[in-house]
Amino acid sequence: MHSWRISKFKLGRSKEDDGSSEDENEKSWGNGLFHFHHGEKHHDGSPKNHNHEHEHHIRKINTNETLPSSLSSPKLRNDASFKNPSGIGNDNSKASERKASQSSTETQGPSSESGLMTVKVYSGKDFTLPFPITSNSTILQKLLSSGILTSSSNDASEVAAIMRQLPRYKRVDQDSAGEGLIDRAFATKFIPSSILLPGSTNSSPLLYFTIEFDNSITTISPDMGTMEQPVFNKISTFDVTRKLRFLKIDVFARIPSLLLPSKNWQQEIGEQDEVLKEILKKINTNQDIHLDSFHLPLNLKIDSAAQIRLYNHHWISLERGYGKLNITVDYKPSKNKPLSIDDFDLLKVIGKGSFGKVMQVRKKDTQKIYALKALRKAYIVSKCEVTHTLAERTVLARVDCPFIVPLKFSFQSPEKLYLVLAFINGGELFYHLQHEGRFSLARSRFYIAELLCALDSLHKLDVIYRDLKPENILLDYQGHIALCDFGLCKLNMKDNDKTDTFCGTPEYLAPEILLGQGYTKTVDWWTLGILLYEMMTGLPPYYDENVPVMYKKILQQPLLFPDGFDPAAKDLLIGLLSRDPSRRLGVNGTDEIRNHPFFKDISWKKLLLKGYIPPYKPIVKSEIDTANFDQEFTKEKPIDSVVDEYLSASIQKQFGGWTYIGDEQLGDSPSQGRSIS
Ligand SMILES: Nc1ncnc2c1ncn2[C@@H]1O[C@H](COP(=O)(O)OP(=O)(O)OP(=O)(O)O)[C@@H](O)[C@H]1O
Repeated sequence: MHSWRISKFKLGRSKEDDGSSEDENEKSWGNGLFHFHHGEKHHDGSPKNHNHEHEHHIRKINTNETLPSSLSSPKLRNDASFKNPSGIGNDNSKASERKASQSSTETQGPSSESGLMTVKVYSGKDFTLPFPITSNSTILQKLLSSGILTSSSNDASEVAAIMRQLPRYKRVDQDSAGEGLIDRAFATKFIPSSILLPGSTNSSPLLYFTIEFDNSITTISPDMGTMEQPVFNKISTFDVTRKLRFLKIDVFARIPSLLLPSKNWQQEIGEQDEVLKEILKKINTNQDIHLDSFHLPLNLKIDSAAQIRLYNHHWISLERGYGKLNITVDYKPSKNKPLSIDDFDLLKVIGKGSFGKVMQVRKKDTQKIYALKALRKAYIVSKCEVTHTLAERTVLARVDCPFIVPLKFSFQSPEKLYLVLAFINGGELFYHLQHEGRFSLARSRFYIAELLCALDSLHKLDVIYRDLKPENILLDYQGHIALCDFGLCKLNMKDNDKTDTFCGTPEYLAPEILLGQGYTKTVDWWTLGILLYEMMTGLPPYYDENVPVMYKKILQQPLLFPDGFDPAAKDLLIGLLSRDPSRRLGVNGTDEIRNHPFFKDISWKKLLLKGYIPPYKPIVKSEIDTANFDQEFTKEKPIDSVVDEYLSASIQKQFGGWTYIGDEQLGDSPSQGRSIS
């Protein structure tokens, strides 16, 4: 049985790192902020979010007590008032919260060139499957009768006509059960694109696709037609706050396993074709199969304020040739209209952090689903976290990497700050790792490669992430990485710049942080090594329940590997986990890591285009599905809680940095709104 580490602490920031030295911030300076949680699962197997109030004790300790030189254990303060210092959970839907949001002061997303992009999907053609299907007429007749080909239901004569044509498509060669096969090129000609399952009034698509823009997803399902020629007639609108260069389209099929040829045939073909074997395995376990994808280039560098048509009834041929889609894409630049909480329907509570809660929301105009992180200003100020909260917003707004959760908008009310992020619904890597104990080599490599790109994009912006760990890594609906929680980022760190704040999470702390020697970007490569080790073995290499002992191990214990450990992974880990940062792999740039033999089969260009199919697809039913979030949160009523806290003008001024663009700023000084550094 896998033994999971039982406790973790997150070390907060100290004053050296926080430039906010003004008035109120000064008072509580010098205290470290600790988070503590148990890595457990609910009895029903649902993810237990580590941020939940019951496990999440926030403790204040004297920073000096945590210094590694003493290697002393942090002291727990049993003060009930610390259990819920933010007042989160005191939700109270009163009219006054509306008032607060209505007086919302500003802002719009990260680009002044924001707009709306509308995608219309009409129909598809030439869709095929990568395998033949059974020609069993009883099965096929049943399927045809339940599908919707040309109208709201199929009439008997239509089905009979198709059944008569079937022998034309039958292949002479039979599978070993003596059943003829319908060739893959013909199979989709008569299978309905949607079928009505017995007892259901809604049709279930056998073929559907997703359109992804800036990590926002829309699922498009056909209304009628065959799998070969599905009819969609759907419109979806995306909020554009960054000029991304393409739309990503992925096509999935949901094939009932009874359509497959016999088990013998499947076994024979599986021995010859690994890819097909995987596909058949998925169908037999009721999973959707990823058929094909396409990157549709977008030219959003448009000066005109008028709506512009980027594609007009355009046929796109999918990359692997499994079909074509007919679409129209329009783009309409929009004014920097201020947003407020009233622009969103609050759907579900999905998480809680130290400064506020995270809710799943729907933007009323575009109907797009987002994650809204609400942070209480007074609490941020009392914890000296102004600079870091602003830094989180800045990093999120500036960074452009497919593996980092993108910020869509930020706005504020007099009492709160709000971040609107892409909603990532595959669950935390923490939960998946806990559930499975450890990951396979291939799966670990995939996640580490995507995280390497995420960290590299931060380093290119002179940002150190400092808090890599499974809890801060989300999986999207396909299983790609989305790094979140930028609250510990350090900005303006050129390659050789050093900082010395003692922060991070104990298991992941680099030796130079423990020794207080000052550190550079290379701390992120240390944490990447710890994470790879944890994914492959189930525990971080120097883990100990006793934190001071763990610190000692980080500084002194030899790096040990289980028998049979992959040699390339071992070599990479020895490089990343070099205690001397000047000799650590990556000190001369990310390419040093990219070029390591561990990644020899990876095309970094393809990876950056999300071009590899993730080794694991989380169970996500739709873009609003919250099954991968803790029910403790999702069953809560989603309301923007009332806060009656008066903040002085000088305090409000500190949040001027929240304003990225826009005419209105809270701060007196215009420069405050432009720069955090
Ligand atoms: N974009 C997102 N999509 C889906 N879920 C999210 C998103 N952002 C955050 N969450 C969920 O909300 C939780 C809390 O978010 P986050 O970690 O950003 O808050 P925090 O206040 O910074 O937390 P902490 O106190 O751990 O620093 C996350 O653990 C995650 O489960």
